[in-house]
Amino acid sequence: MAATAEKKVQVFDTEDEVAVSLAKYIAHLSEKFCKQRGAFSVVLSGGSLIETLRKLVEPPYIGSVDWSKWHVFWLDERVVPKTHKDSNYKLAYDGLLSKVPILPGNVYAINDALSAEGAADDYETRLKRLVGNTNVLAVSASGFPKFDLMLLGMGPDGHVASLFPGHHLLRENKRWVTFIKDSPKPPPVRITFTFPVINSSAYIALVVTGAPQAKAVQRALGKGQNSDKLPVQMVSPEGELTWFLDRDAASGRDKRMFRWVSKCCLCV
Ligand SMILES: O=C1O[C@H](COP(=O)(O)O)[C@@H](O)[C@H](O)[C@H]1O
Repeated sequence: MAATAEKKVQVFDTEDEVAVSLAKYIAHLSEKFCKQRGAFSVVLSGGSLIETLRKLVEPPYIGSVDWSKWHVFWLDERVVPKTHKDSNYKLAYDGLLSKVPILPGNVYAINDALSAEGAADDYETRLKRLVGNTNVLAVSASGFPKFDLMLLGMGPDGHVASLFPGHHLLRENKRWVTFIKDSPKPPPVRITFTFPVINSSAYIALVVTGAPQAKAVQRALGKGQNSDKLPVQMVSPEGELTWFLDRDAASGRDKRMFRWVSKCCLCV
């Protein structure tokens, strides 16, 4: 694993190997924070990430992770009922939450009975109640919530959460949670963390697999200077950022930058 001041990049031959390594990484951080603070705050994305979490619900992790100490949040959510096929909560429930003994009171889904504005305000208010006066959420020096781990996916256009290229929400620097009604990716109405919250995280895993993402990965990790940054290029946490890529997602990269070591390709 190669590390620079701001990020580590791991490239694996297949998505399955990404899933194996990601589960080990998450289990390690869970043990670290549960020992340190008696709680582990994890923020989920939707999309393809949930499928890549599948190894967490298999041995050894299904039995070794202290799920009772997990507190689960969402980076973004579509403003639809929690039972709707487009719901990130439903995706996580079906793929993870229904398979592990996380306490229902420690799962912080949005209030799906509210409007986009109301749901964003409600989520932000609930987060503010958890910061400082509990061991669930720390607070960063800038006053934003400091989650232990955020698990980010990335779309082919370089969007993360529901923060899309060229959108004015990329510049939101006061609110913790905001809303969008014109998402270029359906469904149009969503709520999302803002970049000050994303970048206050102690750890961020950026999990990107598949060839459609290769151009955005190349732009994000390449040496080129672009005036208009993609949202994924704005992910720059105070803590540690680790990219988990498969070969297809990294396929746009300069081959000389890779040296295959066993099954894990490292940037050198
Ligand atoms: O719409 C969304 O897209 C992103 C990326 O999804 P992916 O399937 O391309 O990985 C996802 O991270 C976000 O949570 C979701 O709302």
